[in-house]
Amino acid sequence: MGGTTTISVGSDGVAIITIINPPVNSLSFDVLNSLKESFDQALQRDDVKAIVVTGARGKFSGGFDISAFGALQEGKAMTTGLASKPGYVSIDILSDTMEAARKPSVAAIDGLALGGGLEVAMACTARIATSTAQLGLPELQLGIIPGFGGTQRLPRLVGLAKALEMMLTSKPVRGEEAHNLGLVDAIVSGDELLEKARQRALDILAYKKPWVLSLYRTDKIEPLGEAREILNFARAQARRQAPNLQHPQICIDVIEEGIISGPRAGLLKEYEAFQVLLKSDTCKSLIHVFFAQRGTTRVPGVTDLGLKPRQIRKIAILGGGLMGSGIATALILNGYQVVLKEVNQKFLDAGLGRVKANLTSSVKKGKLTQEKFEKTISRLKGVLDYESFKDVDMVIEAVIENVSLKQQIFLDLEKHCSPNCILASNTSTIDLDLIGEKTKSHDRIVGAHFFSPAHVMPLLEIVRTSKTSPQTVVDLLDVGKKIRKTPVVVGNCTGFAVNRMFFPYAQSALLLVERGADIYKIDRAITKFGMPMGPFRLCDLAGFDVAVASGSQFVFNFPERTYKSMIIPLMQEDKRAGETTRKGFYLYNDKRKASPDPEIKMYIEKAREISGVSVEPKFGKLSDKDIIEMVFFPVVNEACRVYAEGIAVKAADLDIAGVMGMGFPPYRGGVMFWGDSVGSKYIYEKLNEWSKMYGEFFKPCDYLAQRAALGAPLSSPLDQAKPRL
Ligand SMILES: C[C@H](O)CC(=O)SCCNC(=O)CCNC(=O)[C@H](O)C(C)(C)COP(=O)(O)OP(=O)(O)OC[C@H]1O[C@@H](n2cnc3c(N)ncnc32)[C@H](O)[C@@H]1OP(=O)(O)O
Repeated sequence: MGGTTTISVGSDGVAIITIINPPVNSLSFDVLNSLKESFDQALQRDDVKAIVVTGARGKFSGGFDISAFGALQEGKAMTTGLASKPGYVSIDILSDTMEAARKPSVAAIDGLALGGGLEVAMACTARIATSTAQLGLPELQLGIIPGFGGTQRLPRLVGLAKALEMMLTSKPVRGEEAHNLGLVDAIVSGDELLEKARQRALDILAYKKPWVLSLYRTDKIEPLGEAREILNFARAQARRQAPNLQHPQICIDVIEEGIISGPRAGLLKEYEAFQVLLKSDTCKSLIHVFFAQRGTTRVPGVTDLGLKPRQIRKIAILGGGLMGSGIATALILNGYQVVLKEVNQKFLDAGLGRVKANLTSSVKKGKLTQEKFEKTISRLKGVLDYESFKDVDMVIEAVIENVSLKQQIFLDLEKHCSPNCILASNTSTIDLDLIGEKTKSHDRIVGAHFFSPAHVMPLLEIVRTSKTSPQTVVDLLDVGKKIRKTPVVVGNCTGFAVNRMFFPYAQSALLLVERGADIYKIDRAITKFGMPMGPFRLCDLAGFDVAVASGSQFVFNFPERTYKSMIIPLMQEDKRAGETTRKGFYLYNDKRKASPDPEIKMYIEKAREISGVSVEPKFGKLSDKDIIEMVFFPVVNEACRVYAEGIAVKAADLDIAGVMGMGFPPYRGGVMFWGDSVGSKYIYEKLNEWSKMYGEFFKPCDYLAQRAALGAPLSSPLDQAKPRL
């Protein structure tokens, strides 16, 4: 809670009401009540003729206070008296106090006007913004719908189609676009924002500018028949894109109610829907992800030591393959000078070509101007030797997953780089202590594990060994922030956090198939659950060589819980290696469209013979729920091990690693959060039962067993295990 508004009245008779609640001027109930009081005061005072609403420190408002959601979801009364009246904020404050006032009000918008922030601005008589302001209704991203009248006012200001797009995608628009759309009435510079807003308010009062209430505008709304077509189209699109989510459909219903029965009825329906959605599992999961994502940069023993990041200007990358070129793209796009090293001219040209192709694709999509393209590509230099490594601040090694090659490279780097240079490896599985074994630079060796394509995927797994210095981690966190990645700092082990969780995902799927389950049915069930693709389609995409290379690390390090299926090696013998060879678990046509391949049966049968496993009829009849449990409970089990070993400091970090690194559906909150929603006891019992029938692979770990015995959540803070960070 907390926060307030202030009111100051100028000699021109304009009252400036300022929202103050750092860091983003969120609308807590204290702020909302204070906003009403300030408005009431301005309306009563004879020396006030008109009102301007703005936010302190260049930010209008980031919306309703998300940290208050938890208490509201638990049904704890955050509101008393009048404030608990249905629709109190959207009807009593925004509509009947602000919008219906007999004195005009102008929203002066700089920085953010998101969610409830934009809803407050839309309840003003007019809006003036800077060109850099960001205006949007991102509520759907949190599993709710706009709750302060946004579903009713936005369509009336920008038209139905655009309003639907803004709400369903949760994407904000910049000031200029908002002006073109009619969402704001004028664009001015930050310096003159308040002055122009005051003037606008006085002009409205003097009838020099129109005095129009957003809620009752009709000029932008299509006639009913056309409106219904647009709404139905949006419904179908939302159903296709988010088949598991209810709230986009509810948002459309609420908008429709306003169009059919009038905006006041729309406001009431909005209020009722908001109350229900707020308590939904989807909302709880998405709010968890929102805060968990912001919490990943808080690493005890690292970010609480008062260390400042050192300046990193020039970064060298070893290896111009898919990963190296993607990392180079991300770095040069965000202002870093990059030296890309390859072993011969042919590979170097190919690597530089990949970076160029990445940028060209952004130009084609209109995300990058030609001018910015030239500037960006000029930051990249290709080399064949270590000559220019002497003044780089960081090296990121991104060569193939081969331990001895990496060991040699780190020895070379020690010779050619400055003693302060950070030595990072993009390995996805190999223990960093092994990679740096032959060097004396253990304090500056760190993992910088990007996900492919590195210039697109949002996660950066930062791997810290017991000897990596906190300064090195702080420096890498800063680079991560500058290239707009969400970092998750984890301890060192085979596979780190993401691949440790990924490993059982593919393994259990193979186990199910050997026992008689259908490959394509598994992929369908997993996709329905919300993963971007099933384990088999993913294996094809990554390529079998990658799957086998990283898989072998697990077989070697965790033999007791590895399910050794021969399906993939058998397919490799026939030169089937996934999508690149157009044949894997699926067949691929020219357009990379995947279709099931009946020949797969042959490999499965051979693999069964080798492992001595026989088909069990019940595996052919597994329901989607069975498949999801048999694939994801081992993932939860492994996440528990990772947490108990102290590889992750917080369970929430594993949730973010799963959501951003594996594509685990954010509306299920992440692997540990989802595990808790299912219940530790249930997961334990199931795994225990399967381990007796199908072997060690399913055996629940000690941590899971303990939590189940205590009936405690998996994600509660660790008490007994020592974090490794
Ligand atoms: C009834 C209404 O219709 C319902 C609503 O309004 S729901 C809220 C709608 N608003 C939103 O969804 C906006 C959510 N916030 C954001 O997208 C981003 O935080 C932002 C674009 C505002 C700022 O981004 P950025 O500058 O990168 O800073 P970011 O680290 O995300 O946030 C800064 C801090 O503000 C907090 N914060 C941001 N928005 C907040 C909000 N609406 N309520 C409470 N805290 C908020 C963050 O948790 C973070 O706190 P921390 O420093 O303690 O971790």
